Amino acid sequence: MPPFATVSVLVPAAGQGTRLGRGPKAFVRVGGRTLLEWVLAAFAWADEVRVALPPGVPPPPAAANVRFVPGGAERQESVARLLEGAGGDVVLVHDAARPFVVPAVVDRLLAAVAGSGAAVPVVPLPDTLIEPEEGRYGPALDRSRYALVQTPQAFFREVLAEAHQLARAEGRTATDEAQLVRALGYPVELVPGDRRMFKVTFPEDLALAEALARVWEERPE
Ligand SMILES: Nc1ccn([C@@H]2O[C@H](COP(=O)(O)OP(=O)(O)OP(=O)(O)O)[C@@H](O)[C@H]2O)c(=O)n1
Ligand SMILES: C[C@](O)(CO)[C@H](O)COP(=O)(O)O
Repeated sequence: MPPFATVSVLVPAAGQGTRLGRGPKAFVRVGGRTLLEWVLAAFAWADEVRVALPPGVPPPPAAANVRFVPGGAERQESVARLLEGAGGDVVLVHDAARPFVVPAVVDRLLAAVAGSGAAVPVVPLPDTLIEPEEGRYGPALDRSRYALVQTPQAFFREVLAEAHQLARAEGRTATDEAQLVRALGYPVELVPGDRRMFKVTFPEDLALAEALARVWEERPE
């Protein structure tokens, strides 16, 4: 990892995983580990890892660089709480719902954020993209104009803190941090992501995660 900065990792892990229907998502197990354990192992190198848990859930055992805070009702609020008291020149915000962190993507993000102050990974859309019309096939969009956004997302900590403060003051919400930083007028650089960093969202994603977990220890690249 680059010597230029201290790096904190903020992990929103307070979601209820309602679409999986198995209790708080961070504690769902794949490959013998919880999703949160996969993420903590991936960021063992970080100066500090801060995790937002569902309120009332006891913190699990974790390494000395890990701190737990009570999460909020929405993801954005969980990240805001993680930012309070966070250190680090650079912060990476990473969903607990994405257990597989590809080191080469983290390297790309840290290289990019050093120059730009904000960088996120994206992957192309593999399928035809349409706007359905009342359950029927609607107009197809030019998928080459779109990208899917992943985490980790990397920011200078002070930029992200300002973006969160402004969003709160203006009552704005967003589904990720990059939107809040962009709203400051700050350019957010894109780097190539990796489809293995998918978000475990639907029940069938668990089978994919189990399959990937079987090879991940031997070949994380
Ligand atoms: N109040 C919340 C809601 C979500 N998250 C986190 O934000 C990430 C993305 O959320 P998502 O994948 O939607 O998780 P859930 O909200 O748990 O899932 P669902 O939407 O199916 O309930 C997850 O790591 C989740 O733990 C959070 O920290 N605090
Ligand atoms: C942050 C995120 O994972 C980027 O794709 C996504 O926006 C989280 O969305 P969710 O609705 O909270 O799952």
